[in-house]
Amino acid sequence: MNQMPTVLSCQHLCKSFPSDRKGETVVLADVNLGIRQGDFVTILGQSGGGKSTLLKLLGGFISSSSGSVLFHDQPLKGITPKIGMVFQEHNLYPWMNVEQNIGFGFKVRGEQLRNYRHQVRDMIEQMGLLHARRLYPHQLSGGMRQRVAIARSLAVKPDVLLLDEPFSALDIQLRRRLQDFLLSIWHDTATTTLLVTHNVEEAILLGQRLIVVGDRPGRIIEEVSIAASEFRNRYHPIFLALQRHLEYVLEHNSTVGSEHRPEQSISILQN
Ligand SMILES: Nc1ncnc2c1ncn2[C@@H]1O[C@H](COP(=O)(O)OP(=O)(O)OP(=O)(O)O)[C@@H](O)[C@H]1O
Repeated sequence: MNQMPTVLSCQHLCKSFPSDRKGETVVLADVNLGIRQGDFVTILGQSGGGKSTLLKLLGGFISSSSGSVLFHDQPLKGITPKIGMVFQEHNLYPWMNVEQNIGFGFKVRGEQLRNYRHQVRDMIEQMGLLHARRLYPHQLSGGMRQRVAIARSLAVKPDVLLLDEPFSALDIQLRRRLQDFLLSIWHDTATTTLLVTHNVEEAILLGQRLIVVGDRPGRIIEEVSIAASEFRNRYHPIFLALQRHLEYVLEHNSTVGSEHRPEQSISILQN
């Protein structure tokens, strides 16, 4: 159990958007969540369920209809370089090469080029992009672009890294390589990380805590601790049991009635 301080949290968070007939669509209703320092939390939900909206609220990109977001126990008033965000689409600057895009993260911190040049190089090396450092975004593959986007966010040394389905546009092999890559970065930097995905396997493989957001309206319907090593092996019976359980929860938008609770599998395995 992580006893570190809570870095980012939300209380009774609600978000509505105007709908067609002068009404409102409630996208998120009463979401309560606390992310502790060093956590890797995955948020799993159906497409359109409000995951991106939740991430944008936690990153200060949009404001809530009611409820609060606290960053280091203070109300979050907007975006800050201390919270990095990687979007579904890479969002790199097309007129900057790899080096310049990553360097931009340092620039945001107000550092002089001569101070951060070697740090940019270290980061590029860590990302396995040394050979591509002078290339522009349109000259990179999808996986390389996402690695640059992650590097640019990490360069700022954020307290929290938010990732919105960063690998959803990639094929399965590349997705798996980048999942491993993200885990190794997390092990090396201990950056508090929150990743949203609609992919059950990805949510189990990456997180230490997995939170399921139900839809209509978006709210937390299940939370599972998945720190055990069994959850890093996609062929392990406990992994597969949890996968079935979560598929049930997503499909029924409820945890009630699921016969595949992972705790049952774990106790079966231990007996
Ligand atoms: N700015 C907006 N104005 C109106 N409705 C919005 C806005 N942003 C999001 N929505 C609506 O909120 C709902 C949730 O959207 P959101 O993008 O948060 O879902 P999601 O779970 O991230 O989906 P996906 O996995 O497909 O990206 C959708 O019905 C969407 O149409």
